[in-house]
Amino acid sequence: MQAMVPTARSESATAAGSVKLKAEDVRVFYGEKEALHGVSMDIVSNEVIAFIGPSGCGKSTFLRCFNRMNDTVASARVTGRITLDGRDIHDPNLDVVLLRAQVGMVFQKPNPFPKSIFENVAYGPRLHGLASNRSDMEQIVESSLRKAGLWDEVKDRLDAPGTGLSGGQQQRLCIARAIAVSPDVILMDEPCSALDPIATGIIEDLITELKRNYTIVIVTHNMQQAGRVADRTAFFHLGNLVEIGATSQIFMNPRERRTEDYVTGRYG
Ligand SMILES: Nc1ncnc2c1ncn2[C@@H]1O[C@H](COP(=O)(O)OP(=O)(O)OP(=O)(O)O)[C@@H](O)[C@H]1O
Repeated sequence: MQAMVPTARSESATAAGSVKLKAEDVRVFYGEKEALHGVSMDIVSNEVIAFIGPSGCGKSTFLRCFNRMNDTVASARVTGRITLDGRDIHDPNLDVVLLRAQVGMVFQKPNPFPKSIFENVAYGPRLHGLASNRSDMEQIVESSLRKAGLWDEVKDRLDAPGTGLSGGQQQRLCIARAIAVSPDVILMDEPCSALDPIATGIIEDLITELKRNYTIVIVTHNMQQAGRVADRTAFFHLGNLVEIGATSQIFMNPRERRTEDYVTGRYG
């Protein structure tokens, strides 16, 4: 059980929840260039938090810190401290494959494997040895697809290729794939930007449903989307975290001039 810690600079209703992720003075460098300038924040269990800000402000760079995806970028270097349930994710004894199961990720463009729908979902549980037999695996696949709101649409064609689904269905398949390894946190990097409004609405409803069981961090360019799905919103500008607070406060009563200019469409 985590300590009850108030969230920095936030007066949101979620401020007293237990801290799931904690970032302290996180900086990211690409080569010599510092892209993220010392960001600190707490992310609370079972909240949906949105990162917004103009292109290039560092939203995705910061998101990728939470499951060490920046390790895969040769020029990137991360400093500062990030903890998940109090544990330093840069601890050399930590297994990064397990970290990425616990902190799953959904990308901008749906990226199912070139395999069947079933195999897309079964891949992670198999890698992590989560199913001891075929029937266990079938249960994991079904329950993950149900949680991702896709089961009814695909239950009769589990052997069909995942890449044959519509874009919105593919994105839900990717969410099912993340869910299948029992994550605590799901990171979403503009998950709807390649989708039409109907598919976007389905994913947004799903995000609201999923927060009962997961902590969700979403990068979005779409301020209406942040307004619809996020309990809290963090506004970034030029590699700085400018302001974080309840989504309604950020949009209706921002404290910082730069936030106000952005949410009122004066730049971005
Ligand atoms: N792999 C990389 N190599 C070098 N610089 C990078 C790399 N990825 C991002 N950057 C730079 O880091 C800064 C932050 O980029 P990032 O993609 O995190 O911003 P963002 O707010 O997510 O932008 P967008 O909304 O356009 O996706 C930008 O100046 C970008 O050019």
